[in-house]
Amino acid sequence: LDYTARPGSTVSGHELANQISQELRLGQEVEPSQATSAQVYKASAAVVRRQMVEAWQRGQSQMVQGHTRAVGYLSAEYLLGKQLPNALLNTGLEAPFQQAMQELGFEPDDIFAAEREPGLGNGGLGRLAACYIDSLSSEGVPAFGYGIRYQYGIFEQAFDQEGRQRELADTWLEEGEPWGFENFGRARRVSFGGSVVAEGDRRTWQPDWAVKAVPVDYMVPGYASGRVNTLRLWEAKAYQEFDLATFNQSDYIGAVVPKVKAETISKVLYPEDSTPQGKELRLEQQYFFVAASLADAIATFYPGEREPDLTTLPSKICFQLNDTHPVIGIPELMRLLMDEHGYGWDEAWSITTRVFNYTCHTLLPEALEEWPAQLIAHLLPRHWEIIQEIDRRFVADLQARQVSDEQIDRMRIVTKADQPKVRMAYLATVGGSYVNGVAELHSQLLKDVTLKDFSALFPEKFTNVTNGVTPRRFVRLANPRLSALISEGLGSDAWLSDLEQLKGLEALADDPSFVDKFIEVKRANKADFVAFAQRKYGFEIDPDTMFDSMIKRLHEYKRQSLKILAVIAQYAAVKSGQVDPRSLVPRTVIFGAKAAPGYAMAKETIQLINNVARVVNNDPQVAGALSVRFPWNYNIELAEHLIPATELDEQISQAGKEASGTGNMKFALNGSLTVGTLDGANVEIRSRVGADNFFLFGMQVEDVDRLYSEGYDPRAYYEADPRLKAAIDMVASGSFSEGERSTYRNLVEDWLSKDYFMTLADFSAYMDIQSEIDEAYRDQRGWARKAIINVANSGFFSSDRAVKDYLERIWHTGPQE
Ligand SMILES: CCc1ccc([C@H](C)CC(=O)N[C@@H]2O[C@H](CO)[C@@H](O)[C@H](O)[C@H]2O)cc1
Repeated sequence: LDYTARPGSTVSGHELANQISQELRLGQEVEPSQATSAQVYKASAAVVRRQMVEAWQRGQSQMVQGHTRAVGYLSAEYLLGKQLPNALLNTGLEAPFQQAMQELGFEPDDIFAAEREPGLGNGGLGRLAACYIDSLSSEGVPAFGYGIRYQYGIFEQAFDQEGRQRELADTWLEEGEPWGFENFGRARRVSFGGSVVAEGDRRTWQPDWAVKAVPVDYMVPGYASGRVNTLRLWEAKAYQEFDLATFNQSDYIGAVVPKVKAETISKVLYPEDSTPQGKELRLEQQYFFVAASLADAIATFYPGEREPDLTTLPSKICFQLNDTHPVIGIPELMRLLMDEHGYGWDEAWSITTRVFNYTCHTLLPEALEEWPAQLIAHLLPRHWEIIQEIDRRFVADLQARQVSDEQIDRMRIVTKADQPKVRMAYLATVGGSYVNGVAELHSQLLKDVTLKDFSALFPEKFTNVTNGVTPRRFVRLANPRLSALISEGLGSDAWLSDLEQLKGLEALADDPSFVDKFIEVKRANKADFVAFAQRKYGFEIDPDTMFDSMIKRLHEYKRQSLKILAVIAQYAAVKSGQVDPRSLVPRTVIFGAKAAPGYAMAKETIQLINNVARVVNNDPQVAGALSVRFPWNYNIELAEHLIPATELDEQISQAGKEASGTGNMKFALNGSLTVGTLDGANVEIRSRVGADNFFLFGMQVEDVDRLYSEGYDPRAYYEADPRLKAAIDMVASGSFSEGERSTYRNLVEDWLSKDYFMTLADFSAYMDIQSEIDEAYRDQRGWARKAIINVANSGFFSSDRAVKDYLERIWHTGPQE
């Protein structure tokens, strides 16, 4: 990688100050001395962007002229986080920017604070996409990220008086944003509806409405690679913006209906991250960005060609389908190849299956999208025809392989039912080259359970690529103190592009002065978080407590309920006098979690956590020993502040439910110890950091399966463990709802009757491991040693490594030659 080509490496602080001043004067007509932080932020972003243009254009032309297969990452979500700090780091402009701000008399943190976080994603899947485009650029790979520029991202979460979640629109664009460039010249027409007519032996789609897809381009600078790729996010616009005739008939609303209708497609992100709502608008969103992206890619690699030879397409680009959300792309490419470029079925199919690959990010059956065939037929009649033909040929192939009718019915892409459904995960598996899970256990369960029939017949398609996270944002930027200590310990900062070099820290785990410095780093990070939490949430957090964090989307399989029941049990033990609060290891339990607006049980859990916090934090009997904090509106910024300060990370999902997790990786890399089950990537984290440096508890997948098959009676566990009984009785009795016994009735009833994710069955083991954790924490140097070993052995969880796995196993390409 050519490090010297860092776009910003030649600009001085003084030069940068001049450019920013110019931008303020000419771009925003304000004198630097009069400028607000928001104005300086915008000017800085514009200047940094300009620094990247040359490398960007070089990368674009190399990609088109070169012979290196590019990667197209198709994702309905990108959880990008704030852009300015990352752009400064990757372009080598951090120090010049600090100097420039000093020269202009501004506090860099005030400028960073002015940026609105682009929340164009829900959780793990969206953040992973953001980490992967950072690593693709950092590894010098020619790539496009394709997605949707939602006008409103993930909702802003607020808590009302009762501690209930309230959702507010995410107005991240209300003052515009400086990073996206509306590239009108590359707008695409995306059609919907209508019908299909036969013209000779050809099928022609005659849609009855269309929208304009306008690409908003974001530069994606690599870290010290000199490569700048494109994140192309599509926004929907009307062809006929304003109907003057209707307006003149004083039907003012009617005049803008076409505009509103069209723009609705990219208006807002669907806030679900597990259960698809199956809404038509969601399918419109999926087809909208995928159709625009495929047309754009063909135009990019065959510029101006009327009859492009698309048999070469697989050598030019391959597309990664980020879960089932972009899978409509498979029939769309078939349509483009056959109907618009005249290829026959077989040739079109051969091209299509060599272009697409599918990553599955879940194990929850309900999260696998199944679109009603009627809906697809209505919105995309030609695609419905093609899907039926794909399925017909697939079934014929299975019959030719002597597969039983019963198994064929299980494998059909289109279900045999009076209301047939299109199983998008099956379409992705049949219509692409590779299928991968996101952690070894997940990929194994995909082969053994979720896609069992397919892996039996097409074993060569199935592989694994364990998730990763970018060390630039989640170590270097989030935790500069630890980064400096690591570079000191390793003698260089090369680890930032080669994270497995962290292994070199293992020896320092027994070096008392290094351990001292490590403890000091964590202590200072905790102090920072205390100040941040006071400033942003008004929380008074005691830094001399163990910071015990659980930050992730609220979902029953992630078992935030297990954590809060353990807190309540601890509290009950003190209230009943069984436990002397002074004997406890002082703890601050910190939650961060948004619930999908329609997910009632998740929202009731949020209300319970907030009210347990209210009661516990105001009870002098446990003051200093136990407190619960639930900062609202958990987002990337909160994660970046809390992860470096955390000492214990909660990864307590029911075994076999969390596909991978990526928060677990971020915490381990920042020197937290993990308490967790053998689920998702926890398995690989534990095997790399060592069993002594990981707090394992709970049932494993096979135990869970056995309990399901034997019949699970949660009440038996309630009866068997008095700690659990006390905790649930406290909830049921109204202790956290001012005596109102009905407030958490749904939760309590579910725990004692269903408890599908077996929170009660794992409760005792969880309580026991928490006592072990308390003991371990009393030995601060021992704890720090374990934490250092976690950091040293977590280099594998870099998204650079994950991207290299995809390059080797699935994309079969590499850095731009
Ligand atoms: C259609 C509704 C919907 C929306 C999003 C999703 C995502 C697949 C949910 C998600 O974010 N999954 C998470 O993906 C991470 C990245 O691979 C994993 O680390 C998490 O374990 C997984 O829950 C499913 C269903």
